[in-house]
Amino acid sequence: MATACSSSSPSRGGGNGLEKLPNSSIRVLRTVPSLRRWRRPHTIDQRTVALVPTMGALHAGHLSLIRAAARANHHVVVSIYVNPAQFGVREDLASYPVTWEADAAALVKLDRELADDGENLGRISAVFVPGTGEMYPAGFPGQEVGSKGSFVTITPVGELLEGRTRPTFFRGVATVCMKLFNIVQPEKVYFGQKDVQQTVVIRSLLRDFMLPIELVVEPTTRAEDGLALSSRNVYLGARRRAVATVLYRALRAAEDAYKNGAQGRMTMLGNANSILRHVAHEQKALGPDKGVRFEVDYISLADPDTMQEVNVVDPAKGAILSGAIKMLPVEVPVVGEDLGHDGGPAVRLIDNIILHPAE
Ligand SMILES: Nc1ncnc2c1ncn2[C@@H]1O[C@H](COP(=O)(O)OP(=O)(O)OP(=O)(O)O)[C@@H](O)[C@H]1O
Ligand SMILES: CC(C)(CO)[C@@H](O)C(=O)[O-]
Ligand code: BAL
Repeated sequence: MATACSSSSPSRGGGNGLEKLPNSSIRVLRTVPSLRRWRRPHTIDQRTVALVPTMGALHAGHLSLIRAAARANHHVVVSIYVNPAQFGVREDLASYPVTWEADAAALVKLDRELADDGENLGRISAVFVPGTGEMYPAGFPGQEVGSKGSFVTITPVGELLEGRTRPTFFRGVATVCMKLFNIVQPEKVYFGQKDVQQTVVIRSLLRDFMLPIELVVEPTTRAEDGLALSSRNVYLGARRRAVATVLYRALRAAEDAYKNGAQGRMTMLGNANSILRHVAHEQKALGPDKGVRFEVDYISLADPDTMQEVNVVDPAKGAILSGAIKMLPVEVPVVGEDLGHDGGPAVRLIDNIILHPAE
């Protein structure tokens, strides 16, 4: 698992498709033609191919998606591409953690485990690491809301919640995923529950553009204290990391209300908001050299198919509790304090819990 950040990136090989990760049979494919050449025989042999799209900085959450993909498919392709189109102009594209060496080592280690475990249908066959010239052959269209180019937009779901704060985010995600799906032509794609709205966007994309691909959503992998693993957690530093579970605790309080029979938004979200308020108050009382500040972006109770807000949970459908908070930079660092990757900028954390339909 990647823990450190470095600015290293996959070295540019010849792109002939013959390169492999050291001491493994995992091919490193950097171009669309090399991926297509690798893919062709598997169609003829009727071997299934799964795709796990990532932006690298791999952690145990990513590895759980790859494990699930290897269990049920002959070949797993992992893509690693930090897609600029899904970052807003003021977002963290420049500092996004890039940990190619650690990612490569994690893939090789996992592939060995998969080989030793007789329960798997397949293994990691290839890692696709395209550059932006490869992914945007007409030239990168830009990160601005008004950028012109060939985009896939999925609305209204892509405009809600995450999309409200990050107006180009789901356009970037849907566009790059459409490209990846067309390049790899997987039978199945694996995504994490952690980015729940992203899974709703991808489900719509597959349905609305008639792509013959099955979406598999794997549960959120969490640290022992409940924090959802996320590549961006490296920005937190120790002080903010200790408080970062507040979002999950708030969502759990709302879930507890549901489990105890509540179905209304006011009760559930009221419980979540009172945890957030209480922790914010506690942190403020600690003072600027010990406390942590965060802003609540949203706490939502939404329909699982559309992500539209609901007032009452339909017991036949269930609902999604989700939220986003922005952990603000440490106000007064103490001497020698570990502030996190890139000096500990503001970090947006998201999380969610599924409220399953009543049985
Ligand atoms: N904790 C997790 N558990 C399960 N899946 C996860 C987890 N974190 C990320 N994923 C999934 O891995 C895939 C690739 O995600 P990505 O590379 O953006 O990692 P990330 O940790 O979500 O990064 P970021 O911090 O930028 O949001 C997505 O489908 C995402 O939902
Ligand atoms: C799906 C994805 C790889 C597209 O860039 C990204 O949004 C992510 O990592 O969740
Ligand atoms: N995991 C979603 C990628 C992003 O936030 O940009």
